[in-house]
Amino acid sequence: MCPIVFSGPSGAGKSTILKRLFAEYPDRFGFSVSHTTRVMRPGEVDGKDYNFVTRETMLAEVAAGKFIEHAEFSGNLYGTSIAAVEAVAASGRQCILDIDLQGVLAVKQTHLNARYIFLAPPSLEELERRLRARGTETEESLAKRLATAKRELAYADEHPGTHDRVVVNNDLDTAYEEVRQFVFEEDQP
Ligand SMILES: Nc1ncnc2c1ncn2[C@@H]1O[C@H](COP(=O)(O)OP(=O)(O)OP(=O)(O)O)[C@@H](O)[C@H]1O
Repeated sequence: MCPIVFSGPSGAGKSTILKRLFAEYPDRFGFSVSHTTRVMRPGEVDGKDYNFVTRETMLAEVAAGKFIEHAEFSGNLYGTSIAAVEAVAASGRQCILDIDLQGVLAVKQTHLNARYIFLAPPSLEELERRLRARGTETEESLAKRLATAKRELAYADEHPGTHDRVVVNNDLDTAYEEVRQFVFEEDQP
């Protein structure tokens, strides 16, 4: 089962749809385990919650091209390795990567044979309305997300080959059905 790369602007409804999909098919999907250089917290399990590594190891592996993406948050490195994505398939589950456009382009540079689906909002106005209604954003983070959304939607328009499928999340039930179909398509003869 090839990995599914699920992208789309913040607020398009990715989490909402994935939550439904995982609830309907609890054993089919898996997320890759990320790497981090931060210290392990009580109760966390190495290799399960995160792959805990030293900064030296992680930087060496990033330099060796072993990571799809990595970023620094409050002094610690976080990232998704190619091996972590492959491990999900090896465990018999389909890996779903919920990543941004940078991540999508990075996955395309790897040998991972992924399928790409993009979730778009019906309009930027509706996206703003949903993000406001979600109540998770400050004016500043809202403006940032909307600006990024504009860029990501423009990119998808200008590079139609980037995603194998584009689903517009207008009516949630319809969008969910379209995503579900895409995910299961490769199973069909
Ligand atoms: N079809 C829809 N109609 C109306 N509201 C929706 C629809 N789909 C999702 N929403 C609502 O829009 C908001 C944003 O959805 P969600 O949090 O799933 O987006 P997301 O793409 O995962 O965003 P992020 O990348 O920021 O996590 C949520 O409050 C959700 O309930």
